[in-house]
Amino acid sequence: MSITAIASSITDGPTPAIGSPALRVERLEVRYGRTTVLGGVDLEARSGEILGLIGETGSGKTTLARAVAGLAPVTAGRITVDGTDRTTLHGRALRTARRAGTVQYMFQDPLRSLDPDLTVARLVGEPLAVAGVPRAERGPRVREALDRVGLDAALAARTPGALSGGQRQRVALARAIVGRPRLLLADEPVSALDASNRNHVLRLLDRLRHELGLAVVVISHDLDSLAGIADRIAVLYRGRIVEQGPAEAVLDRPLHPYSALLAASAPGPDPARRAALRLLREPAGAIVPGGGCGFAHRCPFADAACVAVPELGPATGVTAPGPDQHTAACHHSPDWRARLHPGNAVRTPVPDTATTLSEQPR
Ligand SMILES: Nc1ncnc2c1ncn2[C@@H]1O[C@H](COP(=O)(O)OP(=O)(O)OP(=O)(O)O)[C@@H](O)[C@H]1O
Repeated sequence: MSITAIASSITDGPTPAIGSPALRVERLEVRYGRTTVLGGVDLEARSGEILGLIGETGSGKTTLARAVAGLAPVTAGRITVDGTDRTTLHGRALRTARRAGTVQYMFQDPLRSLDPDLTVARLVGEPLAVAGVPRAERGPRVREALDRVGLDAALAARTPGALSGGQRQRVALARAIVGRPRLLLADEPVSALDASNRNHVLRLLDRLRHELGLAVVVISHDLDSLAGIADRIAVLYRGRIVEQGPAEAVLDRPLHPYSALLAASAPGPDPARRAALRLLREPAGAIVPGGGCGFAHRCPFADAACVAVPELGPATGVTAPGPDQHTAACHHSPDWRARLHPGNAVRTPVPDTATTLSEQPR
């Protein structure tokens, strides 16, 4: 895509076709000094889709979003947004792409990310000003964005300090969508909100992705927030995607023991989930020597096979390849579930030389 095309896409580009690829991340690596934070991530998000990215604290979720938004250094791999390889952009082309606002990153904490001295009107209109949208056009666009997120135009004159937490989050959302981005990265968008505001913001994201043909990546450390709205879920563990697939499949039939642990921790009466939780709460499994599977030290199914780093793949080999495929990076994804039944929990010992996983992405 040319610089002019990138720049013009902010204001009046057509709504992208639902299902068209908006983001493709290939073998993405991010390292800080000797610490590997992301160790070869593959991910895809499509227009009109909500992709849930889940993982515990420190797994690399924010770093992944920041790398996609051009805010974290990419050590290796490729990030393609709307057909443009962002990792090859430099200088003027990079600045133009940033100004165009094709990718919007919504920070975790709206209070900290919104300038406290600016009015809501200025805050929401800022991305348009940066993109060079004429002043006369900005007012109507700002009002439209506020309307889309359900904020009264009367709030436009207030500063963030005079808004509730839910209103601030909606201002952040209005600011993110005012330039008609292709991709919205929402980092823990509801973690600071009470239940009613949480539902409101999640419903808004759900509506906006349809209305604007927006690809949305919702980052969360809790499955509950993702369960109702994500079409697909990707599970990040220690800088690697360990499972991804349709949300229902990942939640109800997880292929990776770590995803099962996450699903089991979510409230619900499902006895299979409770069984998984009981087993996975057992003392950690064997620590495999050297590199290998990053989850092995916590996994009751870890054995000598887990010394090799597992690649993402389908459990049974029956699903068709493609972004909707349900895949996991676990040597035991075909068989660990059978061991959940009491009496079947066989653990094969690993060699005595077990050490920590120091070679793993941290
Ligand atoms: N600029 C940086 N320099 C060095 N290390 C960093 C930097 N940014 C992040 N890290 C490290 O990368 C790891 C992943 O951090 P990241 O914020 O991406 O995790 P996260 O999954 O988003 O966690 P949380 O849910 O707590 O926000 C952490 O160990 C963090 O300390």
